Amino acid sequence: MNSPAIQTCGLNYHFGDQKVIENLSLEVNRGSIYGFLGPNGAGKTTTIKILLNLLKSPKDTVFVFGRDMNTYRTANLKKIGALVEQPAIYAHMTGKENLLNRCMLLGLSKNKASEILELVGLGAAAHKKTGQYSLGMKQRLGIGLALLPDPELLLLDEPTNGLDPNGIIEIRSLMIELATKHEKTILVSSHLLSEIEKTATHVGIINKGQLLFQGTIEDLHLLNKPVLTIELNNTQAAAQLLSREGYHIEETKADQLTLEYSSAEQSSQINSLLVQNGFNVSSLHPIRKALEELFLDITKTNN
Ligand SMILES: Nc1ncnc2c1ncn2[C@@H]1O[C@H](COP(=O)(O)OP(=O)(O)OP(=O)(O)O)[C@@H](O)[C@H]1O
Repeated sequence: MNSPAIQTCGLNYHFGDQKVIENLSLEVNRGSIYGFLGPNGAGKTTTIKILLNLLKSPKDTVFVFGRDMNTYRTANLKKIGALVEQPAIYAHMTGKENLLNRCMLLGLSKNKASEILELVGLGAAAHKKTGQYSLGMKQRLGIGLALLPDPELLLLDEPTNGLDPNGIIEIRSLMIELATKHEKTILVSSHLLSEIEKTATHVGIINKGQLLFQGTIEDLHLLNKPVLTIELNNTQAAAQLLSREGYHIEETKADQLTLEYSSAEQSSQINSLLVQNGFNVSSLHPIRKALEELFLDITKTNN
């Protein structure tokens, strides 16, 4: 049986009168790093809390490795490690003591603490009090705590929030190592595509609780079609002419037009058409939007 690590089927969730999750159907394949993206308040944390059964969902709407969360709650939760909001770390203890303490609570061998410290890159800081850890070190220790019982699935809610570029890179490489060498499936939320674009194999984009895109990073790149910007005079009249000729105008400014673009040949046809009709074309530039801009465009579609 190769059911997805996570599947939600038309999931809805309300806080009082406010509908925060609407008909959400996520599919997170085993072994993937799934970037769960959306602006602030989109519903990411709520979804993660539902996946952890911290918030209740109706029967047969949330499945973990093919098993319904309501029927198999305990078995499902054993397979999940999570870092949601601040990691629960004792500041007066060292990193190793924090892990040993958790090992004791979970009835795990003490050796596991040293193994995890190495895995999350905290071997050298094992005996330092965590009150003196940087934010990035605390996040890595939080991930380490989540990894102790060796879960198959990791849910990380904005683990790079507030980290400096180095801290972000460290979390990124840790996620890649966990997925590739340790066969973990990871769902990681973020409000910035750029933070997980290099790490994620798949992306789900939500806004206002609705899933607006789900697919591989390659699928997302395919959506990112280039556009042609043309600097010229009398843009309104030029836009009308090009529309009549079947071109799709995206934006008309006082001195610049932006339109869909498919080939260099097409750009010279457009240039000839404009020049033949008396427009003064000063430049034509094909440009591809940054992926982050595409993400913003997608989230605008249900605003
Ligand atoms: N306990 C709660 N009671 C009432 N409303 C809530 C509660 N928790 C979240 N919400 C609302 O639900 C919506 C989704 O919030 P959620 O925290 O899931 O978003 P998010 O995508 O994780 O955003 P952020 O990146 O800001 O954490 C928001 O409108 C939020 O105000």
